[in-house]
Amino acid sequence: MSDASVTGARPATGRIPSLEPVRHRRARPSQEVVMPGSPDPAVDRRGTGGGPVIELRALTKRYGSTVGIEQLDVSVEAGEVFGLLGPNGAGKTTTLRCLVGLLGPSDGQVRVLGLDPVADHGRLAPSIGYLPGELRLYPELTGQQTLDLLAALQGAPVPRQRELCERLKLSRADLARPVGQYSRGMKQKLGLVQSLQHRPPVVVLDEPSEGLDPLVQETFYELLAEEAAAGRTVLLSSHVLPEVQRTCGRVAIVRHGRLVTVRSVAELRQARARRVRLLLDDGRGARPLGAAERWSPRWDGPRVELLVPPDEVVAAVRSLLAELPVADLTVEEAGLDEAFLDLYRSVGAEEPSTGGSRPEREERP
Ligand SMILES: Nc1ncnc2c1ncn2[C@@H]1O[C@H](COP(=O)(O)OP(=O)(O)OP(=O)(O)O)[C@@H](O)[C@H]1O
Repeated sequence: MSDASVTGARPATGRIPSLEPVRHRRARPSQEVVMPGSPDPAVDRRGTGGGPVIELRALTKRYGSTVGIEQLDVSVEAGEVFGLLGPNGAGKTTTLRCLVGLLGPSDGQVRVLGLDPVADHGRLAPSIGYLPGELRLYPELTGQQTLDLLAALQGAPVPRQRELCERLKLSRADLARPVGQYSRGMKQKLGLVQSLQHRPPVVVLDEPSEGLDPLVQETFYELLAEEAAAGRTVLLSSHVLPEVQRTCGRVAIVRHGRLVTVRSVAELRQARARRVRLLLDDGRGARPLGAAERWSPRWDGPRVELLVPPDEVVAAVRSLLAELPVADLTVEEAGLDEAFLDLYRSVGAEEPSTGGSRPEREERP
């Protein structure tokens, strides 16, 4: 949110509230403003059929000599929950900011519901819900005042405000308190409510489950599934792999600003490795395994564990049984986390979290 948009006497409609520190030149909203509650025919047409809801073509954003993202091609269809993954500094937040028109591309093209998020910012605002990674709320406003202010900026009615507050456990008493007194999780819940309260067809969420307790996380996952079932489109960034596995149909992995791969979670499930565990009975323990060394054996006394690709597992078990004094053997599918981690490792990236949340981000005054 630009300071002008909240401190001005009259909040302008047709703005995507950024709720975050202004670090970059803010995109200039177009002059065309959608009045509260009036559906935009162009937006509706793209939102209910036709082309991709989100389209990035050779999208490039540079900050001086620093690459934010480079030549990114991603296309997301209506009803998808799409995950953007990648190590710190990969370009996820930059991509999301370009999507909601807070940053203009240095090169390439962004289309959301067929519109340009910078040039058509005002027209798109009622159709986009955005939760930034770095929430900045105005401490003196109550939760309710914050939601109402953001609704005014979105320029759309908020038919889901009450329902979402109830489901995400923000009580009336909570909403009556100044947000300066909110815990981190409460602020995040408020951020989620504002991103969904106007039932936008496109929802862009930057690390949405940060700070949420497990019960509220469950509710959030249910909300995501409902969004997709209703044909709305969600693009989220996350470092929490179980969350991505649970909520996303497809994921894009980015590194150093470049797209590494786009995979469906189902495809990753199929491709996941088999974990082969052997117990040897000759008392010798660890030893070189010749060709089987390529499956990264992990020794623990007389036990060894290998991660074998699914199409090699039968041959692997045969040769291991032929060459080693095996007393016991089990084969099971490795977790999906490992499939994700393999993708990260294959591009030489640092590892993301396989559980909990990442270290707290800076929140600026
Ligand atoms: N305002 C800025 N000025 C200069 N460089 C920037 C700016 N914002 C981001 N960058 C750089 O752009 C690259 C991508 O940053 P971005 O915040 O998009 O990554 P990210 O994938 O969201 O990272 P994280 O997971 O740590 O949040 C990084 O090298 C970062 O340093």
